[in-house]
Amino acid sequence: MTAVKLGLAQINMTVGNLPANAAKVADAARWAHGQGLDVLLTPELALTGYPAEDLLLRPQFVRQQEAQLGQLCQDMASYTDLHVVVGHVREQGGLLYNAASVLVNGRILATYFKHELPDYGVFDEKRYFASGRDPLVFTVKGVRFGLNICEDAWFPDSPARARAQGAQALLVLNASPYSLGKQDERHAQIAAHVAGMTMVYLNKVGGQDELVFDGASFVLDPAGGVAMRLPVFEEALGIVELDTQGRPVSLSATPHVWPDSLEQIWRALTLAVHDYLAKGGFTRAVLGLSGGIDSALVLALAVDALGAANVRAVMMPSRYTADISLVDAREMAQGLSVAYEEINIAGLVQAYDEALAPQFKGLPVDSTEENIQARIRGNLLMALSNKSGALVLTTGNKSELATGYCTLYGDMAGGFAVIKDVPKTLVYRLARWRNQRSPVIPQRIITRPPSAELRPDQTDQDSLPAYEVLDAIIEAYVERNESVAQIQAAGFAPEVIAQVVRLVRLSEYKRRQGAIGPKITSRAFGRDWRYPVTNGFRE
Ligand SMILES: Nc1ncnc2c1ncn2[C@@H]1O[C@H](COP(=O)(O)OP(=O)(O)OC[C@H]2O[C@@H]([n+]3cccc(C(=O)O)c3)[C@H](O)[C@@H]2O)[C@@H](O)[C@H]1O
Ligand SMILES: Nc1ncnc2c1ncn2[C@@H]1O[C@H](COP(=O)(O)OP(=O)(O)OP(=O)(O)O)[C@@H](O)[C@H]1O
Ligand SMILES: NC(=O)CC[C@H](N)C(=O)O
Repeated sequence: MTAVKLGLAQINMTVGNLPANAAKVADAARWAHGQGLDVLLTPELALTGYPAEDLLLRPQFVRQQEAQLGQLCQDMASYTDLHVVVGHVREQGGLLYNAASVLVNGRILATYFKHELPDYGVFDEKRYFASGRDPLVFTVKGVRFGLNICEDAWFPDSPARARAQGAQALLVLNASPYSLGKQDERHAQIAAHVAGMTMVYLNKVGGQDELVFDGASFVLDPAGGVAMRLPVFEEALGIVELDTQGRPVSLSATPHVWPDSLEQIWRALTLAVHDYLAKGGFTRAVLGLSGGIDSALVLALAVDALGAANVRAVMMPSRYTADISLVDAREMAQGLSVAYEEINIAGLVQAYDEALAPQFKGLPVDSTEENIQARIRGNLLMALSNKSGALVLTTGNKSELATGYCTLYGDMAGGFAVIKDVPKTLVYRLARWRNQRSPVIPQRIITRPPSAELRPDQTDQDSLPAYEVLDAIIEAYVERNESVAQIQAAGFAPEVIAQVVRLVRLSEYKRRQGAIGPKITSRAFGRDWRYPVTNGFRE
């Protein structure tokens, strides 16, 4: 017999936009009221958005947020007996807490302060928050609900304290960002801690700068079985009905099947691009389309994220551009129906050469001239951006950023680095996966050897190890923090490991100046990788 009807609002908040976030919570509450629900969950820090970073250090931000919470409470007062759990910050005794309150009938029934504050990887919560100490258990229609916030459930203590206070169902509000394999990790980390209680895990969804939240909210029954899972990478509402013991008896959705890993990444990247532009006030994007695989993949992602009408591709041939690059770029742009234009840069390159001829007299041609080409293209794209308001998407992949195989103020110029956490081998796998759904990337772009086309007959492998080898070493060194000896023991040649490790170290300064982009692996360059630029350490 149903005792309590509980709603899950897997919604997409905007960091800092307090009125918009409050309106989203109020909309979900209106839905919950209409459905006759008793309890509604919203994500961790729903009101501020997550992570609000140093906005949290501004007293005015905290004050406005508190006022918004009071207003929200009033706005929902007419939804009689609906308990809305809202994540917000609370200043108390000179300390700031990552909090969640139960709002009902126009007042705050109780407030919980998060116990465990993550301070690793991309998280910085100890910079802002103090830890709460007390459990919170509240009763609705005879069912006892415990409350936890995200990291709390990754440790045994907070769920155990809720259980000790008689909780039959544990409600966990989350802002848990996506990375490959993260859903399994969440389950593995949390399931044992919540055993014996029903657990309702409600996660936020949406892109926020370098992070993308997948939602994927789920319900575990007291035996640890997955009773329900909401869709991934989209907003969703769900209902679970609990019996008098807090056990799930009826669900609005059967467990949602995970998309495979390539589809997950595709959806993560498109959501990240969409939200970065939409939340920043942009509708259109522009990129340099070279006839190579990286810009082809970024174009396909941009079209899926923004729609063909909002994407502009610019081919900028030089004397080193192969005919097939032009043919393939045209074919791809035409197939996708995006605006496409060609700007020949040969004259601009020549003008640079002539201007610098006195200074460069007697010196050999080297990467200087290669970089000038990349910088001319970057300059032209930024001009198009300035004039049209379209954001420049950069096309560098993780393998290139790891090794510095990219030009500062050249192909690195732009606003959002869509595939900066996608290693080159994964670039190919994603391209093939996307073409299986519908062919958008001409086959030759996938099969031809990668080249920067900055000098005659150049290929990437003139300067870099084979991408299979490079990516495996980068994954071991960057994602798993393995030592050179460990990587060698896995069978890689010492001189190749040394070359890669050296390039990673030497290119730190470039990554610091590069555009941000979405994290999809267990460790991305960005918030997650804080290496010194000036660095004397040698292994
Ligand atoms: N520690 C440090 N801190 C701050 N700045 C530092 C620095 N070390 C050098 N620099 C500066 O950086 C400059 C060197 O960097 P930068 O000008 O970018 O140029 P650089 O790294 O020398 O050359 C770019 C490389 O990327 C390759 N590339 C370019 C474009 C596209 C692709 C592709 O396939 O996608 C590949 C190209 O073939 C070349 O091998 C130095 O001249 C110096 O001004
Ligand atoms: N001829 C070109 N026309 C337009 N953009 C270009 C051109 N060449 C390079 N670019 C831009 O600079 C980026 C770096 O490209 P480059 O060809 O040097 O190496 P890449 O990493 O192999 O990229 P891609 O696989 O897209 O060619 C490209 O992805 C593209 O955005
Ligand atoms: N917001 C949080 O507390 C996130 C930390 C948590 N371990 C996660 O990634 O899911």
